[in-house]
Amino acid sequence: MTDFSPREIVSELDRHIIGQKDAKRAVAVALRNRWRRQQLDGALREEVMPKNILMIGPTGVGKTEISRRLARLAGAPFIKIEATKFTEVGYVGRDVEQIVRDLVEIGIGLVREKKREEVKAKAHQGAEDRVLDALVGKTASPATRDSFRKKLRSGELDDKEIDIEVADTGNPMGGMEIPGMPGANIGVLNLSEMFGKALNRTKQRRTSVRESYDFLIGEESDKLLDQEQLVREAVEAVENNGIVFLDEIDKVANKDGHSAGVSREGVQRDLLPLVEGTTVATKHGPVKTDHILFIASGAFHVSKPSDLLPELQGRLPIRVELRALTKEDFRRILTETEASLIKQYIALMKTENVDLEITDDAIDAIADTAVALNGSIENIGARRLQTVMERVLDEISFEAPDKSGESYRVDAAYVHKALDGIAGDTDLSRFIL
Ligand SMILES: Nc1ncnc2c1ncn2[C@@H]1O[C@H](COP(=O)(O)OP(=O)(O)OP(=O)(O)O)[C@@H](O)[C@H]1O
Repeated sequence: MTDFSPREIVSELDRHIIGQKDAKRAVAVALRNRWRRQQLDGALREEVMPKNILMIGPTGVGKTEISRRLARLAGAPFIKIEATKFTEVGYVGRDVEQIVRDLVEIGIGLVREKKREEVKAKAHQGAEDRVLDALVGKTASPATRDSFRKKLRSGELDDKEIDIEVADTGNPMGGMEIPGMPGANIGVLNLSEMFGKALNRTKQRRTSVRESYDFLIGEESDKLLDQEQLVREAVEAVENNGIVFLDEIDKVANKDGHSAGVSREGVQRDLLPLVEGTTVATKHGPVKTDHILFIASGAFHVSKPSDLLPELQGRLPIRVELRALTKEDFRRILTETEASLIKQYIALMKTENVDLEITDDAIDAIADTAVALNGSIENIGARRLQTVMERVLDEISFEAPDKSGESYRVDAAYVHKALDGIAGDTDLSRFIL
């Protein structure tokens, strides 16, 4: 949970996302409201429901990115799911609850990561002892152990192969479905974890000293963590801070549309209890969805928000529009965002000891091409920049290892040379760009 003010949240989001001010403001307020709710006491706190958000805008303009960054900022469990997934053949109503079960697993992962960090030093010590056991045996004299410990720490033994006993979490019974409960083998009971831990099964694993540390530190920290406490905290994090991003909500909006599977309205009816607040049974116990923040999103080209079930409309009271991106936005996305594609490519080439310079007019040309392609083929928003950049830098990426110590300058002429043959040919660009 972060205590950033809405203004601070927006400015954090500004580091990664260009424009889309309204959407940033809306999510910033939603996040701040959660903090406000936490400051309230018992009874009133339970009454304050999140104001869920409906993001309306074409594909690839930052809807998911804003939500994901917000979740990261808040350290909140986050899941993205396509509403249309539930119209597919083979899905039954209850399956929407799987969203919450998955979110709990994500929450557990987050909390575990955080707690592992807290016990890292101790876990490292435990891992080192186990590597030493594997190297010199448990019965070696303290002097021998010490001398190996020194070598180990200096990195001399990094490439040595050792056999390590690790917990075996493979499922001894294979993937067994429970009849009448689709998905129950993974969703409700995790047999492999149950058996692996309960029977303390272990297996030998051969690995290098260097690689062994990763999973040994993981295992050692898990030993130091109180699993029950961890799960409790994760469930709490999901209930109070969880964010569910429901994409393509517009595609389940019109009423008469029956696909081969579940009807669209059926999906809305299934989703409704989750959004309104219900209790979902998970293998970690019941989880209340009342305070989970739902961000629904869609282009609404064909249907309109008013085509959604009235109850669902009521549960998505905050509407924000995200606008299509312009050439200037593309330029800024390429240059101003914190981990922009340009910065990424330059850094990647640096690992090959190759200096990459991308001039301003090259960036202009890339942005121009991206806009043109979005207009002529299909508008995929900022995602177009990825395919275009990849194409422009294709040759350099391939050659870089042979050009250590050299430098490349990508200017507008270079961009045109790389793209013009393809971008001018609509059929060809459909496949390549
Ligand atoms: N305004 C923006 N600023 C910076 N990057 C952006 C922006 N819009 C999109 N991007 C980048 O484009 C990619 C796709 O964006 P995103 O996943 O947010 O699309 P979306 O709007 O959620 O579309 P969809 O509904 O299809 O999922 C991401 O890699 C994201 O970083």
